[in-house]
Amino acid sequence: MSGGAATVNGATAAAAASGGSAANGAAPAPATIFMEPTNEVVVQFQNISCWVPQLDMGKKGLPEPLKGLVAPKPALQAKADMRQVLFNISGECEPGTMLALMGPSGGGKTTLLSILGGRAPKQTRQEGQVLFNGHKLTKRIKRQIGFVLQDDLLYATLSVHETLFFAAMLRLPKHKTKAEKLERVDSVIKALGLEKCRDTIIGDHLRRGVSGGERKRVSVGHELLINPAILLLDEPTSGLDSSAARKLLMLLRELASSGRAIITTIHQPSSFLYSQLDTVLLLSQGHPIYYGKGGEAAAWFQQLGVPCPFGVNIADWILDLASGEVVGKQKTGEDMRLHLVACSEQFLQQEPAGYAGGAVDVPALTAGEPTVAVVTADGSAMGHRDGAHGGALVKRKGGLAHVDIEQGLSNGPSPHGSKGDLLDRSATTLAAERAGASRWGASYWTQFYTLFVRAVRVRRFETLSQQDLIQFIIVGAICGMIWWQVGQDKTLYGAQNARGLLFFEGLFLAFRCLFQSLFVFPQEHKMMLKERSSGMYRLSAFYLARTASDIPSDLSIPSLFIAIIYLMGGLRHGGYFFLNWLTVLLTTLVAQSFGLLLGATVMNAKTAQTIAAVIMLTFMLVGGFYVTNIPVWIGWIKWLSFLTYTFSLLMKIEYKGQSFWDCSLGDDKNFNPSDPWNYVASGQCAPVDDLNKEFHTSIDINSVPWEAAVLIGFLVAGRIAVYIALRKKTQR
Ligand SMILES: Nc1ncnc2c1ncn2[C@@H]1O[C@H](COP(=O)(O)OP(=O)(O)OP(=O)(O)O)[C@@H](O)[C@H]1O
Repeated sequence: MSGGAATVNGATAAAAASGGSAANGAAPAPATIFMEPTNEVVVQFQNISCWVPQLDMGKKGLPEPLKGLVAPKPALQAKADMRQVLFNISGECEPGTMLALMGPSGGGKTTLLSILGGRAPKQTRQEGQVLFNGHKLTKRIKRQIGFVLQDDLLYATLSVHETLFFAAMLRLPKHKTKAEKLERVDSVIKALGLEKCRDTIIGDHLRRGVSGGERKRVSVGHELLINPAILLLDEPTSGLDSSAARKLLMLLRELASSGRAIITTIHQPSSFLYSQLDTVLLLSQGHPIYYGKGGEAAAWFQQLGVPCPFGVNIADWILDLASGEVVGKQKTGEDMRLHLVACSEQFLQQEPAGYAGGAVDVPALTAGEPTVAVVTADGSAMGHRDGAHGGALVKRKGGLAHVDIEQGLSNGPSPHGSKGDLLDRSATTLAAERAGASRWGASYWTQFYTLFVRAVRVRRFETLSQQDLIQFIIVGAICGMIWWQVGQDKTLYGAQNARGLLFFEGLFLAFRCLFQSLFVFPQEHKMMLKERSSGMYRLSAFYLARTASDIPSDLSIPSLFIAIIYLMGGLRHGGYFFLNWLTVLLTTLVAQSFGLLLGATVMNAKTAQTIAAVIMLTFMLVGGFYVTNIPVWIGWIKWLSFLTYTFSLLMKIEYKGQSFWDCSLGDDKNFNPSDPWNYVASGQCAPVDDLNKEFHTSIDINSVPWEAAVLIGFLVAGRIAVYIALRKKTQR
């Protein structure tokens, strides 16, 4: 089936996409990617049913005032308790054709599309099978599927070229050189007519970028880079004006004509858009009510007694029928809708091979007066059969192209060969691919490097770093003034004061880092899911690149803060500064691991913040500065607090081997550390024998600094835990 695109060649489609006009006589740009050979894949789906979770408010036993506070969450439910949203849907899409999933909002189009693309959400349950040239979906086949989501998930701060370039670097095979990948990006930009906005950022509500139509074309281009055999699109025309929608459909039409199987959901197509569709699967509340050529829908519904009124767009009419908005003389719209569902279900029951079967007696409506459909309690309906008109329509001549998956092609020949041929040919291709192709496009190093550069570029407009810098300088200066040269005061009083500075130094940076890192993965979650579903990169490469890209700012600004308070606070001179610096930076990395872990575990920044506040306040209290005698039964918590080890280590660095004087009996303000014995002799001061005792702490300041090993252990374990959490959250 070549579809309605016969009049549109690659050049005109490119011109249409670019807004140019072959019709105007301008020389169209050569759109090579449209003509590219691709694997030809027959997509078949049979008896697809799907159940989604009901919302379990999970708050039955709560006191009344608390009920509103508990967010509803999908419960883990048995299938019987779930809501069925798709009912035995079958169909197929051959290479070179475009199948449109139509239906009113909530009809199940997106759900069906995501099942076809192997991207159904984890919490849903499905039955039935989806086959690609007779094979079940594998990761390698999945890499040949381009999936364009309804919401274009693109980085707002990257330009069109950068977006496609990074995708090309990750998705194209490693044997291709960078120059070849760049060439590919350029040809996609050209073919999609994106030259004008090549260097414009994608944009978002804060920063203006490309137009909606251009944005959608970038999303399509993102998938075209890999020359997909199958292209799935969810509402590609939503939010576009009629001209942009028309250009996009022409583009898809052309992509199909070079052998791709294109399946798209579409909400309310104009009559022109509708005419571009080869096959239409119309869903009504998860039930198929029409499956066949777009052009034959009018005849089908006419036979069922609901002809499309003169002058009404057939697409609007069938949507009204599917929504239950067409009312009969004595029947409600819902009765009418149920009748159409019943006709379709009964028909498929009699002829499981679909509408391509022979004469089938369809329960029909008499003209102008719908027959009542008998609806059973579970929503399935059996049409009342008067048989007056039924047989005629369904003596198909191959128009309604449902085919039997087991028996091969039964309808008109495809320009790309018979379906039997395709199944054989493509089975061989896919087998060869299985043997030869790598699961990943780029090598590990390329993945890491590309993701690293991308992560840096994505945040290039962030002013946060500047604000951070100012904040750290101001807080550092305030601390410096409050604790001015406290480290040089060798009295017990000075040592006590410096302890406060040491604790605050670790605490402030740990708090900052932890709270900042909570947002990293929740913000990236959707993008990760999308990109991982396309097999763009290894999770570990993403994880390492994303965290590594933060390191320069995570370490440089805190280093400045440490330097300010160290110098102003007059802490111990010499190489001790570096030990202090290393300890605090290690602490910030540990805190960051905690933050990343929390964020990755709950994938909700708000919830993560609440949990983090409780954890950090607890860690702070038991960290060794505020409370030294914690009741035994709760004392173990201090060993979980990384601040305990940081504080202990900082104290060792600052105090180990230093002499201090207890001048509490005399005038310690005038104590001169360079001549302490003078004060001792005058009875105003006494040497401190055991600083540990004075601090009332269990920390032995003179012992080896084993805490460093614990902090490193926390860091390593934390990073591994983050990876595991991420893996769990991005699994499908
Ligand atoms: N993960 C889910 N959890 C709960 N309900 C779901 C889930 N996924 C889909 N549903 C429900 O399934 C039904 C079909 O949803 P779907 O998104 O497939 O409809 P649609 O036809 O694509 O609608 P629209 O045109 O508005 O995008 C809806 O009632 C929706 O609420």
